[in-house]
Amino acid sequence: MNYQKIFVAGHRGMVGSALLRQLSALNGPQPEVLTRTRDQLDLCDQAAVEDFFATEKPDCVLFAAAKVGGIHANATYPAEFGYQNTAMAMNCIHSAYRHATKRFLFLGSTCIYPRNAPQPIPESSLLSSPLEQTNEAYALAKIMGLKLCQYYREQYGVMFHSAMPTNLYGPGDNYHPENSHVIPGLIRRIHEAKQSGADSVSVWGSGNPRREFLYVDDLAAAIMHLITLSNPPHWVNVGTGTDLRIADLATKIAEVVGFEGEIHQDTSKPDGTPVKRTDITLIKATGWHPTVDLDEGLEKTYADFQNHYETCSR
Ligand SMILES: NC(=O)C1=CN([C@@H]2O[C@H](COP(=O)(O)OP(=O)(O)OC[C@H]3O[C@@H](n4cnc5c(N)ncnc54)[C@H](OP(=O)(O)O)[C@@H]3O)[C@@H](O)[C@H]2O)C=CC1
Ligand SMILES: C[C@H]1O[C@H](OP(=O)(O)OP(=O)(O)OC[C@H]2O[C@@H](n3cnc4c(=O)[nH]c(N)nc43)[C@H](O)[C@@H]2O)[C@@H](O)[C@@H](O)C1=O
Repeated sequence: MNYQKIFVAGHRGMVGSALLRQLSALNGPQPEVLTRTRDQLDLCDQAAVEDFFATEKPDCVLFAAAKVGGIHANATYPAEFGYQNTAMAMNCIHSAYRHATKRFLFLGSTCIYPRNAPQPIPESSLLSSPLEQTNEAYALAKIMGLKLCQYYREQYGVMFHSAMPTNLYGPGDNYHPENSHVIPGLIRRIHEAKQSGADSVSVWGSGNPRREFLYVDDLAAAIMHLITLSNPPHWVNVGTGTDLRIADLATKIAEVVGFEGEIHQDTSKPDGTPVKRTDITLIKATGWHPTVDLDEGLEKTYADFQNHYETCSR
């Protein structure tokens, strides 16, 4: 590892804590790992961020802080998703540039791609047609972040670049009943249905949308790999390249949880993007590939959920 001082922004989140696991398992000289909670350093506060970078001068930033949520949260709070994600990205990228950070890895999301992007989605489809409405604010903030990294790299020669993960899941996820993503949302709802002896459980939407899911430790390994590349792509998809219907995901989760009741679709809830499967040709060509399949990942995730049931919603 060529870095002396790595700032993991968002270290208490699902991705940030997976990055800490990767960093603590490194062989050889250990870099100093800087962390700050939101209470210690609000990344939306430009002056505080500038002061932090001026004082600490991290040579590498892994940017896993964001306002994050599933389809309901994104559609309900677009002002917060747009403002906070834009502010955090702008403040950190600019201060990193000002204080000579050598490497900045920005995390976006595959929701940056158009709603009707070609499948599997190539990186080149960015900005080729309109976005999905349910997460437009978040997607626009993420697009500005990845583009700003590109602009600083092209104009000033700094090594700022981005990764676009598909939908993630794993230990440390947010299991809030409404604001979470589909895997933690369904794990919780189906677990509680089993516990209460309910004979049915609801799944949002028509069940027809297709999604791709990456286990968070695979993403963390991809990030550690990307920051070793001397000429990484400006942005690169990180996923598995395989997807499934939400209705089939719900059946899988019910099997993992051991719920034998009926599963019905609540069509009053939105479907969002009909399909978003990533083309992972580019990242595979650099030498990374996913290692945890969905069945194994769901088993591990459900075990983690059961261990943290009291404290797993934010
Ligand atoms: N989860 C997913 O399915 C996907 C996530 N991503 C991206 O991956 C990254 C990490 O996501 P994930 O780990 O799931 O998110 P989490 O919600 O688990 O974690 C987000 C982290 O960001 C921190 N944070 C939020 N706002 C601020 C702020 N104003 N100042 C300082 N810190 C802040 C939180 O800090 P604190 O703990 O102190 O509150 C938290 O640790 C994000 O960029 C997200 O967009 C991309 C694709 C899919
Ligand atoms: C990662 C990505 O995540 C968000 O986009 P999304 O892919 O639509 O995320 P989602 O996980 O919330 O939903 C996936 C699908 O699943 C269905 N669904 C069924 N039942 C539940 C349920 O119980 N909870 C949720 N959340 N969805 C459910 C839901 O109706 C939808 O059809 C972005 O806003 C943005 O944050 C982003 O980048």
